Amino acid sequence: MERLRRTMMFVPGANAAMLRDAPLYGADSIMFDLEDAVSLKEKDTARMLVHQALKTIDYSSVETVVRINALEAGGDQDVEAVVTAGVNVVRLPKTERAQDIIDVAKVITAVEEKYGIEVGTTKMMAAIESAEGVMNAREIAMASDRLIGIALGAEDYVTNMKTKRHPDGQELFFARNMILHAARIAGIAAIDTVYSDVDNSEGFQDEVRLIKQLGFDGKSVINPRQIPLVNEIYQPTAKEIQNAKEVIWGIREAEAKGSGVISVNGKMVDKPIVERAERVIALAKAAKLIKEEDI
Ligand SMILES: CC(=O)SCCNC(=O)CCNC(=O)[C@H](O)C(C)(C)COP(=O)(O)OP(=O)(O)OC[C@H]1O[C@@H](n2cnc3c(N)ncnc32)[C@H](O)[C@@H]1OP(=O)(O)O
Ligand SMILES: O=C([O-])CC(=O)C(=O)O
Ligand SMILES: [Mg+2]
Repeated sequence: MERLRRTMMFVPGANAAMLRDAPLYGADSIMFDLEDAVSLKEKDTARMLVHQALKTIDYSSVETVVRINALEAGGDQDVEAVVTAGVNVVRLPKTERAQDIIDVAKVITAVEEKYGIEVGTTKMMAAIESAEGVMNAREIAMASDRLIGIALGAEDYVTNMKTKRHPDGQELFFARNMILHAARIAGIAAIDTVYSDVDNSEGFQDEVRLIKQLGFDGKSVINPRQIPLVNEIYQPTAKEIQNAKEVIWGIREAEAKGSGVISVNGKMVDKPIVERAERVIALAKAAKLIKEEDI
C-alpha cells in the first residue's frame, strides 16, 4: 500500500526544540529545513543539529525528510550529514532540470557506498519553484528511481513569475497541473506548496479543498495548527467509506467467481473505481474512521 503524505511539515533546522517536538503533532512527514528557513550564519549549526536529531530522537512514527541546500551551496555536506543519520528522504529545492536530481542522486550513492548503507535506501523529492522547473517537470519526475514525489514551491515560483499569491490561486493553476501530470506519469506523489498566512484558517482550508480536488496527495505545511485542517478535508465521508467498502467487497466476490466487472448500487465498477475505493479506505484508516481488520 502506497504511503499517505497528506501533510509534510517544515521544521527550521536550527531550532532544537522544534526538531524535538516535530513528530508529536501528527504530520505524515516532517521536513527539517537546511535551506531558506536557516540564515547563512546558522547553516553549519543547523546541519549538525539535524544530524544529531535524526540519530538520537525516535522519529519512527513519521517519515523524515530534509530539505538540503543546492550542491554548490553546501548541499553535498548536507547530504553526507543526513544520509549517515538515516533520513528517509532528501528534498532538493529549486529543481530546474533532471540533471539537478541526477547530480544529487550521485552524491547520495557515494555517501551510501562510503558508509556501507545499501545503495538506494535514501529516497528523494524534487521541489519545483520556477518557470524552468515547471516546464521540465516531467523529466524531473522521471530522473531517478529514488524519487518518491515532486512538490510545488509557490513562494519562489510567484517571485520568478513576477506576480504574488492570490486567494483564488489562479496564478498557480498551470504549475500545479504540470506538477500533478508529471507526478502521475512517474507514479510518484504530488505535494502542494505552503500557505504562509498561518492565522488565516479559512483561506488555508479553501486552498486545501482546491488542491484535493485537483488531485494532490497532500500539502507542505509550516505550522502544527495546519495539520488537523488538512486531515479533516482529506478525511472521507461516511457515505464515501460505505460505498468504497461495497465496491471492494463486490469486486472480491466477483473475482472469486472469475469476473472483473460488477455493479454496485446500480453503478458499473471496474479497475479504476476499485483503485479509488482503495484510496478512500486508506484515507479512512489513516483518519482512524475504520480499523485495519474492518476491510
Ligand atoms: C517559503 C518557505 O521556504 S517555507 C519553509 C520554511 N519555513 C519554515 O520552516 C517555517 C516553519 N514555521 C515556523 O517557524 C512557525 O510556525 C512560524 C514562525 C510560522 C509561526 O510561529 P509561532 O507563531 O511561534 O507558532 P505557534 O504559536 O503556532 O507555535 C505553537 C507551538 O508549535 C511549535 N511550532 C510552530 N511551528 C512549528 C514547526 N514548523 N515545526 C515544529 N514545531 C512548530 C512552536 O514551537 C510552539 O511550540 P510550544 O507551544 O512548545 O512553544
Ligand atoms: O516548497 C514550499 O512550499 C516552500 C518554498 O520553498 C516556496 O514556496 O518557495
Ligand atoms: Mg522556496
